[in-house]
Amino acid sequence: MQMSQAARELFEARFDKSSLSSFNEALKSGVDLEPPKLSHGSRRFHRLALFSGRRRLFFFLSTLAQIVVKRAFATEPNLFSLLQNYTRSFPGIRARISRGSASGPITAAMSTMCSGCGRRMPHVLTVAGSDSGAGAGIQADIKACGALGAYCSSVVTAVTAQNTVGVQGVHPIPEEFVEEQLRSVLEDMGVDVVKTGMLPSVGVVKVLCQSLKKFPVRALVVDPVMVSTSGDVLAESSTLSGYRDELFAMADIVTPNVKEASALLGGVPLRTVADMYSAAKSIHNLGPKNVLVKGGDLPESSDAIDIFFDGKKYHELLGLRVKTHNTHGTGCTLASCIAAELAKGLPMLRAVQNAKTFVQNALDYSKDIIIGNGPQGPLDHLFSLETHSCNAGARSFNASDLFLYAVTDSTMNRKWNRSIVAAVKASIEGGATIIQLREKEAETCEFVEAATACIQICRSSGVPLLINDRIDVALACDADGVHVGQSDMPARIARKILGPGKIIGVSCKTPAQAEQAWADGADYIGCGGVFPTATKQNNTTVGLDGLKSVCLASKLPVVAIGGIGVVNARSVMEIGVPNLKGVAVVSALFDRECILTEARKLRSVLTDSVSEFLLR
Ligand SMILES: Cc1ncc(COP(=O)(O)OP(=O)(O)O)c(N)n1
Ligand SMILES: Cc1nc(C(=O)O)sc1CCOP(=O)(O)O
Repeated sequence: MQMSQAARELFEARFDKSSLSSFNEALKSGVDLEPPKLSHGSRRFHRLALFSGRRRLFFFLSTLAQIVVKRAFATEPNLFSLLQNYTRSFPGIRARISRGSASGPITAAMSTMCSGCGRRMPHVLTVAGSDSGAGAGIQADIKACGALGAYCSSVVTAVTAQNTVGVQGVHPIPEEFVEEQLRSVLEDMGVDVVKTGMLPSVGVVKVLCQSLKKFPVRALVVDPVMVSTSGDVLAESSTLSGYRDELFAMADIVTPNVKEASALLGGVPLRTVADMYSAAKSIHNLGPKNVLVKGGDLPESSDAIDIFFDGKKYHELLGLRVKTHNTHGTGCTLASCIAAELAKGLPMLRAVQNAKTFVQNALDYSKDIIIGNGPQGPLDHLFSLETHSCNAGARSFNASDLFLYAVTDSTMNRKWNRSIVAAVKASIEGGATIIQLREKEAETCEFVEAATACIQICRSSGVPLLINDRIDVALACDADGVHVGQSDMPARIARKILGPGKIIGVSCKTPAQAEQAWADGADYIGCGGVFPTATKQNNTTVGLDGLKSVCLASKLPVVAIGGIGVVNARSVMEIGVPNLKGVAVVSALFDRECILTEARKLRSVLTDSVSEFLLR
């Protein structure tokens, strides 16, 4: 192997912290390298072994490790980034092998085994154009990812002069400099998912494909941006061939709107939902694993219908159409949200559904904001900071806690001769994820006493405990929150009394009530009765359809309630709306001989139905 004198000096020296960074530098500048020497690292490793009393085993392992690492470096020049990408797939495993942060491959490899050494953030890299108006492009991507809890790095492919009126100018970044940015981020920063937006030329598409081959990531989300919402062209027509010939084959999902889908398919008109189905199939034939054809621009559609196709099954994803002019950047935002959810580890369909929910909520929240004088304003991606600013510093409510919601009933406990405390204990042991004390007949003093005892059990199991209706009891026992009905204390006032740190749930039977609950600062809604129930007198049944329409309208997570048990819980979860997070039950647990057994059965039905849904 040929090697420059400088490079030889670098790598024949000890293989320590500085040499590792220099090694990366040399890799970057394309120097042809010999496999690095591992003497320092291995000596240190042997010293460790002396203290362990298992010297021979360690000696053997370290020698073996040297051989393996030497070979690997000899055959794979991008080992650092590959190792980074590989280890990233496993939560809790962290490989600090970025430049200047490790003292050699053995210590680096050892540190990959060190769980809990630090906190990794899900990381999306957006490769897109800058929008000076910040409604779309890189700026939208960064805000959307941030709102969903992902770190977002950026490779700028073009700088646009743009506002709410349109695009006044485009300044493409030279391909070599796009490549340099890609290398800087991909080589060092532990990217999970790459999301693409404006790729102004076929040359940039090629550079991206080459970089992704060198530095593989977990997923690639391609938003095939061709024309801005204002109708301005953002990519050369030759970019289409770059997408079709190379990039799509590497993509985990491609997210065209109907105009882009039409352009990708040589101009076939897309006018109906049936056209979207066949476009999804044709685009899938171009190579991506999944396709989402977005129907927002379809003429005369009252709902926002998107078609998701995974190569086997189609899913019609419904959303309510929000009446607003502030739609600039929704495509970028949706694709970035999908990328963020994938980076967090969600499966594809779930990531798409969550992304749709986010965009719908952002559109709804931003429908009246005024930024700029043009026909298409931006979204406020960070709306959740504002809507929950009254909740700043609050105990963060985790919507997944709604999965198996056990609601107690004093009459049933009396019937089975059990204390509230015993009932709560058994339901938690069986897998309940949140408890509500619904003690309609209890005396206040008795209720506070029982609630105080239950709080201790719940805290020690990490299960939140809420009180039905009685804000005074919740305050007295420092419960985690309350659940209120439509005729109880309004959630807005409950929030004022309880402050930002408590969970508030509200019963809702209609989309309007769900909207009000959100505006009042609630954390979740309970929707029912899904089926007829004997537990609550004169309760109106909304059915699965009613539940679905409330879920679609709700910006809050939803738990279904009313007549739900082991036999029908699956049918509830299978309505397949992403913000339906679980079921709340009373008699299916508490009007049974063994609460623990029933809770286990129900939990397993829920787990099965959710995992089957996700696998579909
Ligand atoms: C999770 C959940 N959802 C709905 C209800 C019903 O509450 P409410 O309307 O206040 O009726 P009562 O429980 O007071 O009869 C609930 N308790 N929990
Ligand atoms: C408390 C309650 N609220 C309902 C609503 O529709 O809001 S239905 C209901 C009773 C649910 O009990 P079971 O699980 O035994 O059917």
